[in-house]
Amino acid sequence: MTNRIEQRVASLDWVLLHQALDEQGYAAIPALLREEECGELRAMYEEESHFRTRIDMARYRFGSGEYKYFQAPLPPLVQTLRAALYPELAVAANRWLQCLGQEAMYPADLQPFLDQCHRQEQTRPTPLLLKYEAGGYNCLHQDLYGDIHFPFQVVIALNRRETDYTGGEFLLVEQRPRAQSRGHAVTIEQGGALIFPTQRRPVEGTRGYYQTTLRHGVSTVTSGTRYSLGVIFHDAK
Ligand SMILES: O=C(O)CCC(=O)C(=O)O
Ligand SMILES: [Fe+2]
Repeated sequence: MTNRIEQRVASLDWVLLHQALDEQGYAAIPALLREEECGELRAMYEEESHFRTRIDMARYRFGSGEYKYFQAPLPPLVQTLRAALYPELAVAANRWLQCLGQEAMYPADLQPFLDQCHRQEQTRPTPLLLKYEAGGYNCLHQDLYGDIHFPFQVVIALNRRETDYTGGEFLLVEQRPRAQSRGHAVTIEQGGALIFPTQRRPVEGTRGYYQTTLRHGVSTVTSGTRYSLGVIFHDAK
């Protein structure tokens, strides 16, 4: 089953996805996970043995809801997704560096990148499951856990919008230099994924590229329970 995830990722229209990333900073992948895989991940939420840390978001004023970071070794489904999505995103990450006149620095595969994280004492896995009940939300934030951060991350919706929950749109706010911020509200269907920038992105201006700063969050869940999987590629200190 996990092998088929690799095939699914490989057979995506990456030309189109790269174009969306370059033009708008984010890209949607509809139906990446099957219904039963989403169910499997939701069920994991209740099994404490999968996780290293549980965060009550209200306690830190991060929002309202909770999330749990997986512990190593990651469940095969999560590990496979993280490793399968990384290589194309590393191509985009290196291209973005080159837009800014910087050298490509992201290794072609996930493991050498994680080795770099581990040498900088970023050794704790960062993929996480999030759960929001009615009234839950996630304040705008960035997920940086040390000096090394991969420029993209991916979120996957694990249950059905409008059926299992209402509200709870994914939010992306882009702060442009010396200008007002622009917000994007993105709805993700169950099993769908969204690739978005962790911290910044290059935008082509009239005199070359400039960078915008991005933060993401989730709007209030107005009813039901919303589950999601966050795939962050850099490990944490
Ligand atoms: O629940 C979501 O859609 C957003 C989760 C999030 O903040 C993340 O994946 O980093
Ligand atoms: Fe996040």
